[in-house]
Amino acid sequence: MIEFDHVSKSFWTGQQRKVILDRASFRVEMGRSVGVLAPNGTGKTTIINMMAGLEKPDEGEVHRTSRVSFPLGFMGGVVNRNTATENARYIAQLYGLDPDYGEAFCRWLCDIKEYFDMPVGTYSQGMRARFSFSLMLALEFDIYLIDEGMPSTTDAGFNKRAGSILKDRLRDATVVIVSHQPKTLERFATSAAVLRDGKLHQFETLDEARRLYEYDA
Ligand SMILES: Nc1ncnc2c1ncn2[C@@H]1O[C@H](COP(=O)(O)OP(=O)(O)OP(=O)(O)O)[C@@H](O)[C@H]1O
Repeated sequence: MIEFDHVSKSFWTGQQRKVILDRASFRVEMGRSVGVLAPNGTGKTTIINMMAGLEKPDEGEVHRTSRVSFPLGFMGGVVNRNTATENARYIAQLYGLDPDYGEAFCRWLCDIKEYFDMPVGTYSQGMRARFSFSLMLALEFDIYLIDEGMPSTTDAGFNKRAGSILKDRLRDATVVIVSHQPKTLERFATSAAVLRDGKLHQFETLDEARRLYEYDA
């Protein structure tokens, strides 16, 4: 479970205070995947980063009682001058996973051929996206955090493989996915929330959330 207990978060831009959350309380229950709808630039990444523990609230508390992933696409733990092989093995070890398995899984899933043994700094954006998604799926989490849907890869084969592994994983795990588009949430979310005026309004269904979101828009 992830629980936001009266969480406030804002940024000072030098001219104004940009409020993301204002004493917001919100809960992600195990087995109930949530889609969060919010327009661009209003705080989707900040909220996902707070769920992951990468950013701290100004006030209030974020409680985690499950294994929560890093956000999909997060490359913070990846060293650019090292190869995907070295990165995959190192990160697998950090998470207590067999490095042979971690390497083999990522090599198979991202399918970037000889580039897997070249420094990550030489990768295209799509290759980086595929590698970071593979890393996330190699590790076992209770809750997976996804910012704006699937990675922006043009590789249809990868999207299909990764999408079906994630779907399979969700039989036991939960996903939190944030997007500005209701369509992006359809595949994975069973409930939804809308970020509005610094609060996260929770709904039983995506349709209910969509009504509030589209009314605002
Ligand atoms: N460290 C920071 N300092 C100042 N402002 C910040 C900081 N981090 C984020 N912001 C601002 O807070 C707002 C929300 O940022 P965030 O990246 O969470 O939004 P988002 O909804 O994910 O955006 P996008 O849809 O464009 O990816 C933006 O206006 C952003 O410029």
